[in-house]
Amino acid sequence: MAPDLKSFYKTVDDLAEPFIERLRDAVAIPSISAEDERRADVVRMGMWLKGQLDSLGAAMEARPLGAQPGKEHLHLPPAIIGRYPAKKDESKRTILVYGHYDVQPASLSDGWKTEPFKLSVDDKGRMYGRGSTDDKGPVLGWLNVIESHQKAGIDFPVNLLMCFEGMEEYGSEGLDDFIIAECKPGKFFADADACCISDNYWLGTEKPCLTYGLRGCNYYSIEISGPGQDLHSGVFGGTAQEPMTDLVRVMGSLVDGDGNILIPGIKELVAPLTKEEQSLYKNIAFTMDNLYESLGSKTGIFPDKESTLMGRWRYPSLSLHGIEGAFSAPGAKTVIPAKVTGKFSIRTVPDMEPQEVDSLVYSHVDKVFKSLKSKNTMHCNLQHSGKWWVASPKHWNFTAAAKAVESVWGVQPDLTREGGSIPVTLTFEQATGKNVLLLPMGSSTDAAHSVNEKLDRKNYIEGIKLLGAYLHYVAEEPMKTS
Ligand SMILES: C[C@H](N)C(=O)N[C@@H](Cc1c[nH]cn1)C(=O)O
Ligand SMILES: [Zn+2]
Ligand SMILES: [Zn+2]
Repeated sequence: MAPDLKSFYKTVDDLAEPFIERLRDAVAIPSISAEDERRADVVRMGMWLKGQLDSLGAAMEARPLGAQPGKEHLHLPPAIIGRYPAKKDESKRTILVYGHYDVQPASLSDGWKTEPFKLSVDDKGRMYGRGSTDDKGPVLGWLNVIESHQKAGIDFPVNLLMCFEGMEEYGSEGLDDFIIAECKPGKFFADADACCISDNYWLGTEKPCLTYGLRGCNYYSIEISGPGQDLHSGVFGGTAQEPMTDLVRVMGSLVDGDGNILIPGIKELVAPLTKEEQSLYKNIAFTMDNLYESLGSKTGIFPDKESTLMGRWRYPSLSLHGIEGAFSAPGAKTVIPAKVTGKFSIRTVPDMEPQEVDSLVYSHVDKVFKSLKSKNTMHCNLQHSGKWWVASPKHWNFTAAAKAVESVWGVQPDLTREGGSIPVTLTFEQATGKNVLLLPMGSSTDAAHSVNEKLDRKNYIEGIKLLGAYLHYVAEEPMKTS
């Protein structure tokens, strides 16, 4: 192993406690992008991140992204962008890294065992807290890499460009146009040679992976209203048409219990499975027990690994997320809600065009609602949309990352796709014209978006080494390859 890497790894181990404290400080800021009343916290989180990077000597900027579309009274949180070292070294490669500093909603009443915005480390080194794995741990990974180089007195191997956003969990509103503008000649991201995103997870708990594909996400709402206000079900039940009754019937028409999407035409948009692709699934280190461990149950749809991986990566899915306005508290309130809004999303895959999916959704929902012959009113809207992405892993960016995995974890990584979505991945690829790599830090049991989200101490500390080693191997890859 190169002496620089050896001393970098040792310094990361020596700084493990301060790095965990840095994560504790980040988790303590409830930067929930989906809750309007938390917008000030999202901005505070962005500015905290900028402050940390300022004090590490990076050249940072907080760029405003304007008003939030559809909620013009709210400002989008800033894009925190920067460069390290502050002055570009023309002899080195330039790597653009992206992450997000917003998180999903969380509250103790959802069933968390510990306070979601207080990092709680148990005796097995599991660090619980909202955003620990998605995506505050990986974002702080880059800061910790910088600090470890400084403390170890090692030359930083590349020019690092950074782009951290605060609306990823809400569809990355406002960021696409910003990235496209900043990738133009002479602008901030113009000189990137490749991109790296650490914002997804291993397939299991033991084997690291490099990821070259993501599903897209079209997120919809169906609003049904009728009565002028909520009603007493004893007085009005049986005499008023109820919005909730209509909504559950419309939502029930979207998908069946085995995950089959019931909207006509959706299946036909999916690229057929080729023999070559089919053969890839066999060799992936994944077992049904991995699935059951991360599900916390044995309620998977498929009996085998191949169908399960295909169901996650290469076929679309439709999930029902919730109903705004419905009675959901404990107890037995006898109310008829006057207006309810159902939320669902479709994870999209090659070759599904988001607009084609929209048309099929709208015409299906309209048809089903009309068939109810209800006097209520229905509106179906797209909340946000991000396209799927599949790239080639045959690139020096992936080769460098594979060497880093071998150096840190002592194994060759699996090449995987991911069922989740990171809407700006495709934007980075198209706007820079360069390769994008997904280099995950956390594992399959981290419960991102769920209750008791965590990041294992080992994944965090070794993950910092992984991100740093990746930059070192990037610097070693021959310059002549694209
Ligand atoms: C994979 C990434 N860490 C993530 O969680 N992405 C979100 C992004 C999102 C939110 N709405 C639509 N996309 C996800 O996959 O849900
Ligand atoms: Zn994320
Ligand atoms: Zn997320």
